[in-house]
Amino acid sequence: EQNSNGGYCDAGSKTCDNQLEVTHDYKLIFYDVNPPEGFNLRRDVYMRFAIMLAEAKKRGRSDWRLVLPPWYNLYHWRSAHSKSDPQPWSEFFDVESLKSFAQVLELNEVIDKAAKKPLQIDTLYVLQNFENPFENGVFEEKWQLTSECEYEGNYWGYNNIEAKEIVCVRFQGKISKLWELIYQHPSDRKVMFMHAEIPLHDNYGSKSYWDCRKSMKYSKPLIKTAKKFINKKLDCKSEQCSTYLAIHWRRRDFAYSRPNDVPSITGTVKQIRVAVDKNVPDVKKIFIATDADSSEIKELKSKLKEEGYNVYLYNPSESDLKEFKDGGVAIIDQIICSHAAYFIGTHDSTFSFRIQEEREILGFDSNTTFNRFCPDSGPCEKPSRWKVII
Ligand SMILES: C[C@@H]1O[C@H](OP(=O)(O)OP(=O)(O)OC[C@H]2O[C@@H](n3cnc4c(=O)[nH]c(N)nc43)[C@H](O)[C@@H]2O)[C@@H](O)[C@H](O)[C@@H]1O
Repeated sequence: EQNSNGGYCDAGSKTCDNQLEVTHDYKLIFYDVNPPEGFNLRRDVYMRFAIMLAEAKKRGRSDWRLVLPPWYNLYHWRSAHSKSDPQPWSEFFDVESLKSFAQVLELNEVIDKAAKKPLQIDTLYVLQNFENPFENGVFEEKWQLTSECEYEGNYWGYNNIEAKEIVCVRFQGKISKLWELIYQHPSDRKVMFMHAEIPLHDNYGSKSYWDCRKSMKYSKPLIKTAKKFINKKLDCKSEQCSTYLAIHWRRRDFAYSRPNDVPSITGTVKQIRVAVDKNVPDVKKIFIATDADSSEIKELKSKLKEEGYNVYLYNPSESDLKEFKDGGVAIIDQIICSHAAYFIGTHDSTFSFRIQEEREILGFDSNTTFNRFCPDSGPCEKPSRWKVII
């Protein structure tokens, strides 16, 4: 029987035992990502699935919905506030806007965490890489069933989700190739992919890519808080600010595992000085987004101040941190970087990539966007320019 919620039971509803209706027309795709991966890589994985569904819909296959995997215990989230319950996408994104691009549902629209009746996934595909992706010297798109795989799924802390069948698959290639797997079991109505980071974009940087990316608007409270900071501290009321330069200074694992990609603190200051003098000579304000520890931040700040700059970081109040948690604070940092007159990011960081995309959407000159910190010495490859397609 259909309920008023488009076929789904409201969380907490008794009549449906807090479980989705079985009589509805939709089939569901769930997915999850390798646990150590961070927020911004996960955003990219979402886009691959959302585009896969949107493209299928264009070809008349509109019976599938994508279930958004909640944000749960991310490795980079260190504050106590982020160690709690799985967080829905609505805490970070405007989910109505996501829905305008692809047919997506939050997990809590599908099942309540406290529901007694379990939700059964028909087939759980545990993806893994081929041992040698370039067998015979070529990267061929392919998949192969295997008898073994490591399966570490915890379903985001939901004890009431289970899989009827687990299938281990070696996979390489574009995400649309997953349909081949899905249609191996034509009667399945709920499928799930673990290690969903393995399938690649069909067309990275295409028009669909950008349409999807544009639909990933941030949630209103995050935008409001970032805008307030930009307005009050950085003296800017417009979308494209001229008053500050922003950096994304990725440290921690990047600083120790990629010494050939990131500069020293002194090198960072020198590069900021050169960038300001050459591109935005009137700018006196520097905004820093970083995951660095407090001693590194202190040193960078004091060196920049010696150079005559005013330095700003978004340091959330205890109540902001409680409300936005680590994920929201990071997005506020990203929004602030997105509006800066000039941006310098960290090589190969997906956190920086998402800022660059946002700046493309906002219409900045690409020269102000695709800039990176270089190591103190040695080669420094220029960032790829992924320009927005309207
Ligand atoms: C080497 C790889 O790098 C990948 O990181 P990378 O692409 O930078 O970017 P992310 O995948 O987002 O992971 C980095 C995480 O660190 C925090 N973080 C990094 N920079 C900032 C910042 O400027 N401000 C704030 N507030 N938080 C920051 C934030 O939680 C972010 O999601 C990871 O996904 C992989 O797990 C792996 O570590």
